[in-house]
Formats: sequence, structure tokens, C-alpha cells
Amino acid sequence: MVLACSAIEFEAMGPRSAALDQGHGMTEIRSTGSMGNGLFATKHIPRATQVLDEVPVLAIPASSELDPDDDIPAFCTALQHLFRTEWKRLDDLHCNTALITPARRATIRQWYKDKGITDNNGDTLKGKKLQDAAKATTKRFAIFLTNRVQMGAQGLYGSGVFPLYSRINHSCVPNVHNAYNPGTQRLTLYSIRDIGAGEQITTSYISSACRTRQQRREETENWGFVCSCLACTDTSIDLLRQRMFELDQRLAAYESPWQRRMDLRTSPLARMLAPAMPSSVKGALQDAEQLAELLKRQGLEGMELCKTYRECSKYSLKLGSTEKAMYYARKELDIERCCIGTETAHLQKDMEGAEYWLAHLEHLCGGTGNSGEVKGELIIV
Ligand SMILES: C[S@@+](CC[C@H](N)C(=O)[O-])C[C@H]1O[C@@H](n2cnc3c(N)ncnc32)[C@H](O)[C@@H]1O
Repeated sequence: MVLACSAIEFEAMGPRSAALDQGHGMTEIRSTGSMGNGLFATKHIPRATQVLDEVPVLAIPASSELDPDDDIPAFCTALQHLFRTEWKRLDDLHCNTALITPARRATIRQWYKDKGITDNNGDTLKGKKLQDAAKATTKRFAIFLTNRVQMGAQGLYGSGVFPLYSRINHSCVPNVHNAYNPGTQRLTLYSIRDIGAGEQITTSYISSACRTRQQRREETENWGFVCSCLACTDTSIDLLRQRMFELDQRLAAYESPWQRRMDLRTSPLARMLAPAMPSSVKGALQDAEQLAELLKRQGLEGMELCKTYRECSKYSLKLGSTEKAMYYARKELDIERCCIGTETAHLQKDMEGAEYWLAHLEHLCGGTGNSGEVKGELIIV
């Protein structure tokens, strides 16, 4: 049996996470006009500055993510463990009302019944009290879906709602990068270019910048809004984004020939792009260099550029040019430090990340960083 209104008891203990929001005194929340509220810089923020460092107000474990409704039991359980002050922080956030559905309310009501949730007096919730509890929880679930962030790649560490981060609107040309650090269990946000005082801080909600206008629209529609960012109101960059998409697909296919064979059978798009796939390491390097150039040109200096520099470095190494491989590895490290800071011990531990790759190249070159004969086994990650 779980007690629904234990918040009163919690309240007496005081808020657990108040004062844990770390906005570092350089931002404020205010109205954007067209996108609701947003987060704005109150002073000039130089590139590679940590803008925010925050713990979630609510988090749930990793799930399949295929159907958000699969997360309802984990969400309801997590909600029961919050203080009343934390419910209030959740309730203050933006709610996409399209995400409040009768089916969700029914599932949540059933969850309350099955768990035998009680009120403050220890009486099992039923009738109107049960209806009201299910209604309030359904709205909170919609708030969760509106604001949630995946913690780690593909939500490896679950997903959570971070109150200050939740105020940040989406842009297809974002000026910050967010990352969950499993070492510190916090979400950090770094500026990926200089942000002027008064400028809105924007992040990307979508999977990749290498997407056409139509593909970006489909992704933001899944979030329940039509994007009104600069890139979506400016048609002059459409050709660049189309080219970026093609290069990204070609490189992905080059990296995963198995996937390419599958796609050729099932996807008309893959068949359309097939003749243009790079047929050699040299061709792949050219594609990766071109993609890096296009990302930079549009100020998309986030982790996608980092990944592309790694590809440039890997292909250069395969072609025997260790000097060029080191050059791109250093560029990758610069972007990685800009996007996620230097608390990256977890990446080193998992033999990932730019520092790991650079150290690996230095080892291959005999620790000098100079070009020359490659020592030992070549491990391409
Ligand atoms: C996580 S919240 C962001 C903060 C929110 N604007 C607020 O008032 O608290 C996400 C919601 O903001 C709005 N939004 C975010 N980015 C947008 C964009 N690029 N264009 C239009 N609306 C946007 C949408 O309503 C979306 O559901």
C-alpha cells in the first residue's frame, strides 16, 4: 500500500531539491512572445561556458521508449516519492495539453486502484477522490512528456525533468548543448558559441541537425509544436540541410554495410542514395570533411561536429596520415570540451570520447604526436 498524500509529511521536512538549480546567475526566464516562456542570457556568455548544472526534480528508469504510455507505472511510482514542493515545481512547468488523453487517465486511475493508494487518513482512494487524483496525475504525466530529457545516449540512464532546463525552447540552430553526466548525475549545459546579453538560449530537441525542413517538422510535431526558429523561417538554408542529410546518410551507410543492405531492401530513400555512397576510405574522408565544413558554416558546433571530426580522424588514420588524424582529433577534443566540459572521466573509462581517442593516436605514434610509422595494432572505434 502506498500513501498518496505523504507530501504533508515531506513538507515538514523541507524541500529536498530547492536551491539545487544551478543557473549560475547568467540567465532569466521571461516571455518569448511566440514560444511561451524561454530562458535568456542576462549577460554576455562566452563560448564553452557552463550555463546550467542541474539535478532532476523527477526521474524514471530507462524504458523501451517505443510507447510513452509504457512509462506510466514508473512515472506514478516516482511521483509518489516527491515532496509537495516538488509537485509544485512540476506543476509550474509548461504542459502540452494535447498529451492529456482519456486513455492515459484511465490507465492512471487503474494504477491507483491496483496499488491501493490511500489519502492522508489512510483511506483507500475511491469515487471522486480517485477521479481527482487520476486527473492531477494525468496532467503531471503530460508535463513530464512535454519537458522530459533523455539521460545518456538513447536514455541509457532513464529520463528526467529538470526545472530550469525545461524553460529552454528548441532551435534547429541551437546555441547550447546539454548532456547528462552519469558521473555527477547532473545535466549540464554549455554554450557552443558566444551568446549575447538578452539573446534567447536555445537547445535542440531533435535527433540530428542533418535533417531536411520536412524531417525536422515531423520530429517537432511529435513534441506537439510547429517550430518557429530562425532555421525554419529561413528557406535559404534548405539546400545546405538537404546536402547535410545526404552526407550523413552516406557516411552512416559506409560505417554500417549491414544496415545498408537492409535499408536497400526496405527503404526507397536508401535506394535513391545508394549510387552516391562512398566506395573508398578516401571518398568517406571527403564526405566527412564536407559535412564538418557545412556544420561549422551554420554554427552547428555541437556534438555532431565532434562525431564528424572523429570520422575525419579515423579515415585519415586508415589512409596512413597520422598527422591529419591528430589534427582532427584535437579539433574533436576542442568541441567536446566546449559541449560537455572536462568532467569526462566516464568517457575515458568507457574508452570513448575525444581524450581517449587522442591518447590512443599518441600511443600509436609513439607518444610524440608527430606523423610517422604507426606502432602496434590499429584499433578503429
Ligand atoms: C520544454 S518547453 C520549453 C519552455 C516553454 N516555452 C515554457 O513556456 O515553459 C517546450 C514547449 O515550448 C514551446 N516551444 C519550444 N520550442 C519551440 C519552437 N522552436 N517553436 C515553437 N514553440 C516552441 C512548445 O510549446 C513546446 O511544447
